[in-house]
Amino acid sequence: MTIGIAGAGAFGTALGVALARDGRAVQLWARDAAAVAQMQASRENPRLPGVTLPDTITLTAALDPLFACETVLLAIPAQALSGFLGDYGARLSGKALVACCKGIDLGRMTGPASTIRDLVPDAGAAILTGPSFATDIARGLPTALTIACADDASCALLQQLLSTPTLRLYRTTDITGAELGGALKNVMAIAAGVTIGAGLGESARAALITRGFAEMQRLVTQLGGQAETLAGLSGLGDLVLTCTSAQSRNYRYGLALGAAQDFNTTTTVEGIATASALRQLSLDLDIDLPICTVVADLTTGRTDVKTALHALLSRPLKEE
Ligand SMILES: NC(=O)C1=CN([C@@H]2O[C@H](COP(=O)(O)OP(=O)(O)OC[C@H]3O[C@@H](n4cnc5c(N)ncnc54)[C@H](O)[C@@H]3O)[C@@H](O)[C@H]2O)C=CC1
Ligand SMILES: O=C(CO)COP(=O)(O)O
Repeated sequence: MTIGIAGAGAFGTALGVALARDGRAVQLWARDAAAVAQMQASRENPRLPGVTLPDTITLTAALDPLFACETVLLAIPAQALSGFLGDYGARLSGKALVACCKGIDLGRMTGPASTIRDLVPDAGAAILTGPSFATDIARGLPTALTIACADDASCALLQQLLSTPTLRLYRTTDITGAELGGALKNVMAIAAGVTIGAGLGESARAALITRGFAEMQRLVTQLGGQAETLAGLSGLGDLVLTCTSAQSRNYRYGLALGAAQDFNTTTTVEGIATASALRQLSLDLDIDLPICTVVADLTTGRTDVKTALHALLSRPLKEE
């Protein structure tokens, strides 16, 4: 069975490399025909320098080969997912569709798997999420991720299909917990980066991560997700990784923001749009999300770093 992957960015390509190395046939689709031709010729993706694409990955800019696959991984940014599904949902019906992105859609206010469920109701919606840098996966370093799907039997099939000796998948039926954990940790990573970039120190970052986790738990449980999911790979695992590693684009963006330095705006930084979505959710649902709100205010220029940090540090003292 050939596995389809839509999106030949860093993550889609890394997943393709891991699966192909373990014997799966992979159809990797990118919208840019010139980029596909370049990757075909060099057998390398510029976003993953030094990683050779195995022969069992077929690159394509044509949609028909992608739609011929029964299982399709959607590795395009979270804010682009609903547009893609809006355009091609009819061709994807009945398939297993695995969101491989992290965020909350600003227009729909849904996480990636929920967006799939809403826009392609007769597909099997799942999400693959958890702590894993694309370069680590592509280099064959050990990684463990969460696969979430409402139906446990379908989830178990995906778990088998997408696990390799170095890419271990754990499964859950708690889509809400898994998709919100992945979305929220990026916002917390921006905040952690700001904390370090502004020179507040590692103790302050540890406090930020811990209070960020409390904020994540508050939202997830109010939206029907499980605290246990959040304590796993898709929540705590990814929060720790992304808030402490300069490999993370969200963290690096926060570092630059905190230090008042420029940042390459073409980089995929999912936490920016997601912070704004969470700020809106906080108002709509009357849930206290102070860190997400401050990050949204910072990234949209409503506030500056000094005022934002003061706002967080001057909140009323309360029980932990
Ligand atoms: N890079 C990493 O280490 C990891 C990334 N992820 C997630 O994977 C998702 C994708 O990130 P990356 O691959 O790293 O980003 P990337 O910036 O390397 O690649 C994004 C790809 O999506 C394509 N794309 C953008 N809009 C599109 C559209 N409307 N239709 C079709 N293709 C479109 C771009 O051309 C690009 O090839 C994000 O949600 C990210 O959070 C998850 C785990 C690890
Ligand atoms: O999600 C990731 C690691 O699990 C990648 O994080 P960034 O998108 O911040 O680089």
